[in-house]
Amino acid sequence: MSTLRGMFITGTDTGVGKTIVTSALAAALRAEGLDAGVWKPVQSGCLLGRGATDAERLLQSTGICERPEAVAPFTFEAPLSPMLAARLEGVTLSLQEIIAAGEPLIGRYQTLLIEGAGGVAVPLTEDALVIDLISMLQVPVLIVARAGLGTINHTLLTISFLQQRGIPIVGIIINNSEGVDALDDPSIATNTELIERYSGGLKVLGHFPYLHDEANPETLIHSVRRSIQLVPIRQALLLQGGDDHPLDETRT
Ligand SMILES: Nc1ncnc2c1ncn2[C@@H]1O[C@H](COP(=O)(O)OP(=O)(O)OP(=O)(O)O)[C@@H](O)[C@H]1O
Ligand SMILES: C[C@H](N)[C@H](N)CCCCCC(=O)O
Ligand SMILES: [Mg+2]
Repeated sequence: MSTLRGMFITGTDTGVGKTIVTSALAAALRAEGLDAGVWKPVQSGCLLGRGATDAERLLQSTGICERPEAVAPFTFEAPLSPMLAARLEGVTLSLQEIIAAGEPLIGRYQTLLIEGAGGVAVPLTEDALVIDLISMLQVPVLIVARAGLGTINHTLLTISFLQQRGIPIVGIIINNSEGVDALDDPSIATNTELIERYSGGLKVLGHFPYLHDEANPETLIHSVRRSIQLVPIRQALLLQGGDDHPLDETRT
């Protein structure tokens, strides 16, 4: 039985750039010698085999040598929450089987970057949200947020929900997924300061830039080095886990 060390990358919404940020962090950490793997427990809205699923994007841009089916054991076609997309294919997911399917990855890497689906309150199974999976995995969370107007509200609500459940938050990364600047959207100049102030001490660990070539590992690594504080992320990835990890009790 292996011990899970890792971090859950959630977003304030679907489409905020969790996959590009997860890819970039994994590529940068691996370039520093950390044996970091990637795991997308459930993906929806895509078909394997065309290079466009999150698992395929994570592998292409990090150079990690895995099959996409190993990185994302559950893929459903409908662009809906994982619970509904699975139901449309006659599948009823459970948290236990989602975690069991990730066991080989947990055993193969020193630490895992785990990408969620949408945000924390997205239905994952008939009776569980993404936040319930995070809770069961007992890993800290990194929040990816949009850069522009509306991000303060979405980010503070995400933080509040995680804190209600006692889930540790490593920090926030603001991703410029739409390539906007302060001239297009004046909120960009003050969003970081306001998120930090009203979240009571949490830190924005960086502003990930808009990229024209998100699949190029060198571009991703360079962007992380220029724009993200990696030290707290690396510390959080390495400082957890142990023989008494609560997940061990759920695994036989
Ligand atoms: N920094 C960026 N530079 C360029 N394009 C970006 C950036 N961030 C996000 N995008 C683009 O925005 C779209 C949504 O991003 P992405 O798929 O990474 O979101 P997500 O949060 O992973 O969504 P999901 O909930 O489906 O996993 C993608 O087409 C992606 O290429
Ligand atoms: C299909 C999409 N890309 C994600 N995989 C799933 C997003 C579900 C969002 C549900 C919601 O918040 O309303
Ligand atoms: Mg994604």
